[in-house]
Amino acid sequence: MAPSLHPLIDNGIAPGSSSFSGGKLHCRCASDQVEITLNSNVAHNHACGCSKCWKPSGSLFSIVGVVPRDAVSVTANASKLSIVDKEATIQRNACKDCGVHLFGRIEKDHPFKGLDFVHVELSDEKGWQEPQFAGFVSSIIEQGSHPKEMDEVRDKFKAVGLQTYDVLSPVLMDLISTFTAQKSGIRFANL
Ligand SMILES: N[C@@H](CCC(=O)N[C@@H](CS)C(=O)NCC(=O)O)C(=O)O
Ligand SMILES: [Zn+2]
Ligand SMILES: [Zn+2]
Repeated sequence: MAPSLHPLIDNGIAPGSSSFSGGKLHCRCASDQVEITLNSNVAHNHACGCSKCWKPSGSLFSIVGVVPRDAVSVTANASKLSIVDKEATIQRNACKDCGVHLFGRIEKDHPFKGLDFVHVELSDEKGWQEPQFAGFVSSIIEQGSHPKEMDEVRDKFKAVGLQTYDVLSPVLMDLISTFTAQKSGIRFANL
């Protein structure tokens, strides 16, 4: 059987709702779940093949999107949260008991500072923005996918309408480079 990319991708993508304005995420503990309340839909939702983003077991990709950090609050069992890697750019707050990542936050100077990274599959609500692209695709090789499987993986994303990139989408790469240029003193008119 072909490996699962992700349950939200494998059988085609269900569109989100433009009027949807947020909901709750829960970890996967049987009781005393960590609860996160999001007062916003996600943006730039995408499949990520990197080794650091949380993914459900059996899936090759994570689905991760961003929300303004002001729209994120921990509304139950905050004491179960722990940062996976304090040195990483994205400080991923995981449940100590079930291992699910509830939100990832950037504290250092970075183009995406102010945005938290979240996994909408941890919500029961419907309407979250659907995945827009697949990033860090080649990174799945670092976790054991065979290089010869990569055409099949990229073809599957294309079949459900998603472009694949080996880092991020052009829009996000441009944002990162614009930030870097501005830090080095370049000024752009009419951004
Ligand atoms: N090939 C590496 C890529 C890791 C990576 O750069 N991940 C991206 C996408 S989530 C990132 O922005 N990481 C920042 C971080 O993890 O803090 C891996 O798979 O571990
Ligand atoms: Zn948990
Ligand atoms: Zn990632």
